[in-house]
Amino acid sequence: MSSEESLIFAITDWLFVNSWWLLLPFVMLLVVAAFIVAFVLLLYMISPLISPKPLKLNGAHVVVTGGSSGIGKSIAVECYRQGAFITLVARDEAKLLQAKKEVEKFAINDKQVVLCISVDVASDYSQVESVIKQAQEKLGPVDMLVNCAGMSISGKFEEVPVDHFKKIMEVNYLGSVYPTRAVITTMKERRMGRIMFVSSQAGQLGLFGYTAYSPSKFALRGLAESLQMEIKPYNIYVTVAYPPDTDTPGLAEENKTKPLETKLISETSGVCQPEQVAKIVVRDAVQGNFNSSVGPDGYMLSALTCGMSPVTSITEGLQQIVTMGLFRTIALFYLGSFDSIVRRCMIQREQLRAADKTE
Ligand SMILES: NC(=O)C1=CN([C@@H]2O[C@H](COP(=O)(O)OP(=O)(O)OC[C@H]3O[C@@H](n4cnc5c(N)ncnc54)[C@H](OP(=O)(O)O)[C@@H]3O)[C@@H](O)[C@H]2O)C=CC1
Ligand SMILES: CCCCCCCCCCCCCCCC(=O)[C@@H](N)CO
Repeated sequence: MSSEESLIFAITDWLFVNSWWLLLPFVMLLVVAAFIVAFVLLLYMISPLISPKPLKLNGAHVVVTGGSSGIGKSIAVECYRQGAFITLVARDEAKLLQAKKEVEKFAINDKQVVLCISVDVASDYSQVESVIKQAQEKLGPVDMLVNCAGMSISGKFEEVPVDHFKKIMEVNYLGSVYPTRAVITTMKERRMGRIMFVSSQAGQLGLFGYTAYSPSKFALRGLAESLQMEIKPYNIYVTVAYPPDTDTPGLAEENKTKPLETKLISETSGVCQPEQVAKIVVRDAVQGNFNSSVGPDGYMLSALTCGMSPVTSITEGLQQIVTMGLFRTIALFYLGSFDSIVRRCMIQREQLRAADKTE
């Protein structure tokens, strides 16, 4: 060791023993740098969480497909009572006129208009495009589109008529693609808008009896996630609503042929009123929330199945992070109880069949 080297060691030794505080500025510099790095990372994390500006419904043009009945009609009423202009879209003209009268009762000013358009949202794109154009000419560009037209068929996989699989996909999936496709260009030009897809809790988990219905509702989620990533820079926000069983003419129709298993499993989540569902989903769409769930089971299901879906607020993101493991634990109990419902129903049927034979 040269004499200079030993001198340096001697100095650093002395520093450590007697004046370690001389290193303090370096330590502090390191801490500050670490803080800056953490801050930048945090900014990255919360940048997708910055909430959009709420849409003003007063004076806005809202198009509701499936607006002549059930959830769609209640959504139309909810928007109308906040001052919106409404276009109701469905096939049956008599039902449309009846719904128009009901919605008009909730006017808050005398300028408001309810327009009715009869079209099949699923059969032909050019028809859907032309009726949307007509509606825009009469009531101005669409500020919010609610894709609520839909149908449900339940039954065991092998008992659902094969052509129903195609029909339900056409109405529930393509019937949401077409109206969305017809409004999106104008929304992008205006750099504003809201698009709602009405999925279902059966679009978050697969259930006995819903082999035709569930996939059509899952499909909406894939469409919504992809579309949201494309149109967020244009200030357009997508909402996917996941209602539980809701007391509507559609549900009454579905219940006529619903397997016992499906009934028992769906009862877990209870039955909602359409007005209650409408309030929640309209509020979420106005706020630009990607996810809209109804009721405590709905809340748990949404946190549990959030996957890579966009987040719209810091609290939502934090809640998902904190609750996922707990909800998965609860979900295992639910799944166990669903399996036992299915098994019990099967045993019961076999016993009935055996009893029939012996008679
Ligand atoms: N009720 C429930 O338990 C739940 C329902 N949902 C979903 O909510 C939506 C509404 O359900 P709900 O209110 O019960 O249904 P309803 O049967 O009460 O109403 C359905 C509406 O959609 C319209 N519609 C159906 N098919 C078409 C079509 N091809 N073209 C245009 N309009 C159509 C109907 O009018 P018309 O027949 O005259 O065309 C009607 O206005 C559906 O997508 C459903 O899957 C989700 C979760 C739970
Ligand atoms: C933590 C985990 C919680 C799990 C909760 C599970 C609850 C399952 C209930 C599913 C109900 C499905 C209703 C479908 C309604 C529908 O879309 C049709 N009626 C349309 O007509």
